[in-house]
Amino acid sequence: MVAEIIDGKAFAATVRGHVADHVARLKEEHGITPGLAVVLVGEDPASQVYVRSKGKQTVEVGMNSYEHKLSADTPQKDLLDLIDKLNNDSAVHGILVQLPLPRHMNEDLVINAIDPAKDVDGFHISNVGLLGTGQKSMVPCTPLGCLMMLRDHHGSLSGKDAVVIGRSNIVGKPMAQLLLGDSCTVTIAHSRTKDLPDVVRRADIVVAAVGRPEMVQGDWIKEGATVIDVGINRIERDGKNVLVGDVHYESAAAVAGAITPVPGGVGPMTIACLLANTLTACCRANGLPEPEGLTA
Ligand SMILES: Nc1nc2c(c(=O)[nH]1)N[C@@H](CN(C=O)c1ccc(C(=O)N[C@@H](CCC(=O)O)C(=O)O)cc1)CN2
Repeated sequence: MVAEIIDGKAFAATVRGHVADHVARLKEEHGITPGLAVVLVGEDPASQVYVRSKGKQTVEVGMNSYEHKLSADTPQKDLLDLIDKLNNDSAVHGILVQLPLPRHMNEDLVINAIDPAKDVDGFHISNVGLLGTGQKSMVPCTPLGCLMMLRDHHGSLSGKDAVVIGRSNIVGKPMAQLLLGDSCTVTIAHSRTKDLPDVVRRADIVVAAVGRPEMVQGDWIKEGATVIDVGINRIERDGKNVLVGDVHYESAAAVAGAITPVPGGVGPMTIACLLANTLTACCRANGLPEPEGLTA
């Protein structure tokens, strides 16, 4: 079997197209322009690239982008003051604090200072609780992107056996909640799971978000399963820096029914879903109907 490649780059372009169409209508019919504020603390090179990309794509879909760059030694109080200002700025519908934060900052405290209605990352404890209880919430971008690709590929996910490898608050746990919401039978596995290959072998859907380069091997995958690789790991191979996922792509693609590549799979969907969430937050703030197909 040769797996179908789920092209996240192309899918993300389609999502951005839907967002741009909706934004144009919002402007024309209501005179409203959604605004996204992105806060970067420090000079982490990967974070700088992601933040630049977020700003560029925000403008490309017709939204306003507000970038705030703070030095790595910024006191936490200053960041909290900025978040308070953005919470009270009616031109800002979405707020995102790029992670990771410098070590002297308390990530939970900072995230929970964001107005939950503007929390386009879906990391605020209120949104976590709403998602966990099946209520309307802001949904974390990476899991939302995975869900969109799975729904597009399968249609209904009802009754499928899904294994999520990884239990992080930003990917593993919300991913499991979303799959449960679509009536999958969900197992959350992790680095300490006993007989992990056997657990993965039972799954119709495998979401790998464990942060270990190429850990999931082809012989762990059930024939025809769908494999979503969330990992973004930079490793050195043959003297070159390369990007690999949490799945050993070649061996998995030989047995899977469908698979996301790295790069070009889940990554681009993360930013597309951030734009979708900002649009959703703007519609909710203005009491307008939410865009269809862009939320969970
Ligand atoms: N506040 C947040 N911080 C972080 C998040 C997040 O969702 N919210 N996620 C990651 C980083 N991230 C977005 O912020 C992100 C990661 C990767 C990609 C992406 O498109 N990756 C490309 C490869 C890019 C490369 O060469 O490095 C791909 O997979 O094709 C987009 C966004 C951590 N922080």
